[in-house]
Amino acid sequence: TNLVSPHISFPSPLNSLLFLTIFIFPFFIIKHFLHSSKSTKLPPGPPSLPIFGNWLQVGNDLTHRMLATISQKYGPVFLLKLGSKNLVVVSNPDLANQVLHTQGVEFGSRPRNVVFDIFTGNGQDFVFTIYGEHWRKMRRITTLPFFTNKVVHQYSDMWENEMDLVVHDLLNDQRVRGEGIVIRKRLQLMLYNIMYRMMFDAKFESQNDPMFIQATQFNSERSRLAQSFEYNYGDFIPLLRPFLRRYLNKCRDLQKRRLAFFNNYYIEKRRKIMAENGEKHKKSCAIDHMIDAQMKGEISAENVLYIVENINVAAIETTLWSMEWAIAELVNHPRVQNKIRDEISTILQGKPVTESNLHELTYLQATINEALRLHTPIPLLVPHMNLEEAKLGGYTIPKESKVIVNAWWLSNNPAWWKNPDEFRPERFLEEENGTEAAVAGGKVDFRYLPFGMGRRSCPGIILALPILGLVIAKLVTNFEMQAPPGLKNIDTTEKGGQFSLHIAKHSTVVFKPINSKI
Ligand code: HEM
Repeated sequence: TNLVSPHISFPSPLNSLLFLTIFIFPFFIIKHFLHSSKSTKLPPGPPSLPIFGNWLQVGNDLTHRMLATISQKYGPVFLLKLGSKNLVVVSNPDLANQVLHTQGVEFGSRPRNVVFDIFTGNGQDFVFTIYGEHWRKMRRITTLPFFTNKVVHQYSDMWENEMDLVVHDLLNDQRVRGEGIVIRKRLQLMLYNIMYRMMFDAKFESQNDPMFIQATQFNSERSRLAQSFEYNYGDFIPLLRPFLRRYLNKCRDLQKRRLAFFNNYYIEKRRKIMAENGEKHKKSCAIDHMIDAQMKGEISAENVLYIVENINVAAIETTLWSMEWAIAELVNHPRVQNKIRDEISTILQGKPVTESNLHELTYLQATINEALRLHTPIPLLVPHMNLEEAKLGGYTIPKESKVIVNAWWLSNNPAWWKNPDEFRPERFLEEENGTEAAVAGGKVDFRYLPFGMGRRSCPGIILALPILGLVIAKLVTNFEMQAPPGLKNIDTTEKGGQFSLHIAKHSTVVFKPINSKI
């Protein structure tokens, strides 16, 4: 007999729904479990649903802390499915070495998404482009005018000059000794001036300079739109992408106005100056070198523009977050402030701190290292990606996976660090020998990677470390930094986006002058 009566006929949508539930859905589930049981190949990870993957479980909370918690369950390399995308997270020094160094070429690309495609002109930039000829060119072209010791020596007087202006402003502002000020704002102006003088030989007059207001607004809006968790649904589930149209239009509109701002007010100005001086033009700032490379046909006008775009994104806020963290910890640890002062007076015997004697100040350096360890400003580095299927820790990594190194967890895991929650610069001078691996003849501690490591590591480290050292030295030698009246400590609660880790409430700090000599 016929089991299905020919007389019963379902309306057609219901029919398809039934068909889906009875045949297709179980197929997905069986396929899924078969997939998971092959976990000898794919890295382990929480079981995932069709279409959504693990997204409903992990939500948008893909922070360094959440990923550290997952790694405690699934191990040093695990896989999350975020809709249609694979996210591979690496959480031990040995595998970090694999991704960043040993297999640095295989994992040397960057994933982008619908939003980053807009902000990078589909990878015409330097930071988010795939590993290849274009990236090599961008890295080579930017090295000479930005990332050499010569550049550091050439500009360190200018950096100091901008820092002395900060000290000067703090000394002349009565509020600073009483209720205190939100120090971020003044340091932001200082860092914009440092970077814009290096790039364009241009600077902003004050925090009220309309050009400064415009530049900071453009950059912070770009960071907000790029770092937001709001667009993840359309990124993870391509079917939902049409709903992102408004968001993406907003990104496009901002990027258009922002690039025009850099181009019209800064790059074009340099082009004009260079054209006026003809063949004999002198290269007085980094962008002059870029324009020169363009005139020789080595790079395009877009390349020049995207280098400016990238420096605005990569150089300023990162260094500013690091300063805010270091200052907050120094306020909360007056003992460390005193020790830096003692070191400076013992070692330098009254000579001023300059870029050329920073290397003698080992405790100051340890303090900067400790701030970057505890509050890793880019806690998951900039994501890496493998263009082709690859092997890692005995597992297969599907091609075009987003590969993240949890640098924050590497430097805050109690398995490798004594009391990692404690802010204690001494650890870098006393007990820490680390789990060092030999790299290019030297030793690298793969537990400590605030600037990454290897091919895609931060080229800006050569500028950021002396800038941080000098600014902290100047503040500590001129002021006792304290919490505002009535407070014992500064609130160091953290706030993170998809990329960054910064202090949730910008600190108000009291600066009590100590017989200033500048
Ligand atoms: C304290 C300040 C800074 C921190 C913590 C920092 C951190 C980082 C990190 C973690 C990466 C990615 C590494 C990786 O993917 O493995 C990176 C990349 C990069 N950083 Fe920095 N950075 C800082 C300052 C700067 C400065 C001052 C500049 C430029 C003047 C800069 C320019 C870049 C560039 C161009 C890249 C991309 C390199 C590439 O993809 O090849 N950074 N940075």
